[in-house]
Amino acid sequence: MIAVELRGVRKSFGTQRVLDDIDLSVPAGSVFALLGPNGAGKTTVVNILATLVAPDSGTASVGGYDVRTARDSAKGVLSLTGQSVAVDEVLTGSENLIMVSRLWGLSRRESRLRARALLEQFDLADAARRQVKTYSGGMRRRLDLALSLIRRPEVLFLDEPTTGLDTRSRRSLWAQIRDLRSAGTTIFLTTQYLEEAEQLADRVAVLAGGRIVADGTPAELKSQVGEDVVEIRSADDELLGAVATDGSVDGLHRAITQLAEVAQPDATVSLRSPSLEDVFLSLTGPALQQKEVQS
Ligand SMILES: Nc1ncnc2c1ncn2[C@@H]1O[C@H](COP(=O)(O)OP(=O)(O)OP(=O)(O)O)[C@@H](O)[C@H]1O
Repeated sequence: MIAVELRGVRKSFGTQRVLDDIDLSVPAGSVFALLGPNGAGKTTVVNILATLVAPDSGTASVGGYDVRTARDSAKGVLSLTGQSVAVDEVLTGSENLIMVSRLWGLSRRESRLRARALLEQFDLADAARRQVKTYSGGMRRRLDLALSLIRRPEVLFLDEPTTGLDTRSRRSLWAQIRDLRSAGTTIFLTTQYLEEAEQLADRVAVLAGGRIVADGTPAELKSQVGEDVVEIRSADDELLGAVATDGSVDGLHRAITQLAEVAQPDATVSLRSPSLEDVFLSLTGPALQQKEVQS
């Protein structure tokens, strides 16, 4: 069964075309990651699917419901975690969860039980009675996710769920996402972190220039880049450049000749398997490659 589908979706803001003929489909029960550089249109895709923004043309559906012609049914099966969820800073974590549960029609008692269970699940029990304004970024993100799970959605949209989080909070959120998937929720996330996509996603699509420029499992995408990657690093381990190669002697020779242009006196060369990052850089253009070479 297909949980999320876009067919021929186009969207412009004024004269700026943001999405140009987007096709995507996500099987139920899987984790899908949409990758793209800043401003690629990832949030716009999520907003269209979450029924917040109408496409100019094409169709979009969630849980089999067309987001335009069956908007209420689509809204009934999805949840969106991100900036759009209003967390009341003055209320405690517990009060926020109870308030939203009441809004969804749960009884007072059910709301309290649901809030307690979610606070436990998201490692917020100790902070349950603190005002949200005292929460760290990671705690807010977890509360935000808990709020979007009050109803146990069929499809959960996570727009850059771990941006700005430290490694520990990020890993804890990844664990929660895996648990949700195991419980049967379809997860559609956007991310700028390739490791996140690699860790979580069954399928990945790369959005660039308003189009889907690659779509497949992380392994399929990596195999497009080549067998191996030769990289060159400075004495203090700064990446100076990387080139994909087929692993042949000739290929390696060519790669090293190319890398010699950015070599420094103490630089070292090594051979490694391709990462999703290599795929991303090879697809999203020279500006990013240049940035990577410099970073
Ligand atoms: N409501 C709007 N009105 C005008 N332009 C918009 C609107 N929403 C988005 N845009 C523009 O559309 C483009 C894509 O934005 P979007 O937020 O979808 O990208 P993104 O891939 O999510 O980027 P980021 O990773 O930076 O959040 C940007 O150039 C943005 O300025």
